[in-house]
Amino acid sequence: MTASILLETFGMSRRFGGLHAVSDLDLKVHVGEIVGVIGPNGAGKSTTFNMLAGALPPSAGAIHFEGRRMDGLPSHRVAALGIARTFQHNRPFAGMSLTENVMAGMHLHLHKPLWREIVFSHQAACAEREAAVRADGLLEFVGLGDFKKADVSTLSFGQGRLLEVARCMAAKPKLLLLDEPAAGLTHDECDRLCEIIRSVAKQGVAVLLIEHDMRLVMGLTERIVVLNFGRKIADGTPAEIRVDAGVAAAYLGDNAEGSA
Ligand SMILES: Nc1ncnc2c1ncn2[C@@H]1O[C@H](COP(=O)(O)OP(=O)(O)OP(=O)(O)O)[C@@H](O)[C@H]1O
Repeated sequence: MTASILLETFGMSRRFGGLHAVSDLDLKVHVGEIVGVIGPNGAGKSTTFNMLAGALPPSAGAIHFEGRRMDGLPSHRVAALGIARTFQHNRPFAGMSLTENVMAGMHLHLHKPLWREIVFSHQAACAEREAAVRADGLLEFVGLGDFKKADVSTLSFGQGRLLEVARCMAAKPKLLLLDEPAAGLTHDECDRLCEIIRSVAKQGVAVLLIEHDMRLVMGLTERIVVLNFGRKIADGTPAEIRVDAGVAAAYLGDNAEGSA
């Protein structure tokens, strides 16, 4: 791997009372890399994401982004650094069109002090028009170009997932955190999502995804990190993870073929 390190954690840990949800996690994500995070239920995947997104401070350890320490920053500051996330459940802004939903994801880049908005209202109007054009471009990119002016409530669940990705991309992230992006998608929607993720990575955006669908994880990612009881038990290529005895043992009792 020649790409430079974008995100790195050092001994990142999170306790909830006496429970060690994540212990001593060293994680690396390189620029433009697609990395999967898998593990049985309760392994610490969501807690890991919450720490990386600034939603939860680590109890111990450090998180570096582009070589600078960022643990302890609130989520809006983490987002401003270039980390965007989707959630397990779609969270569209109701009563708004798809274009407006994607524009809402640009607020980090559009935000200016109020006095500037008033004094430079012409500039603000131009910026808003440009934002709408870019939002529509992102909707085309995820295959929702035909629904730009539709109300979000008319979307299917799968289309809503794609809208979430477009909204994240609106913030021009360097790292995209996707929490179970394929959950609830049809086979075709899943394939479309994989294409979009690959093309996001080709633009230099790193993607870290939690996913229970093994077919998707094995086919899409370049590297997989496996957690069990809050600890990293494996870190390797899909081919390496597939034959790792420790990983197979962790999944014993689960249906390792179909779901994690
Ligand atoms: N806010 C919290 N308070 C107390 N315990 C928590 C909290 N959040 C998570 N946990 C516990 O931490 C452990 C790790 O949970 P986490 O949700 O990170 O696992 P996960 O791998 O994402 O699981 P799943 O695949 O089921 O979503 C679990 O034992 C969980 O019950």
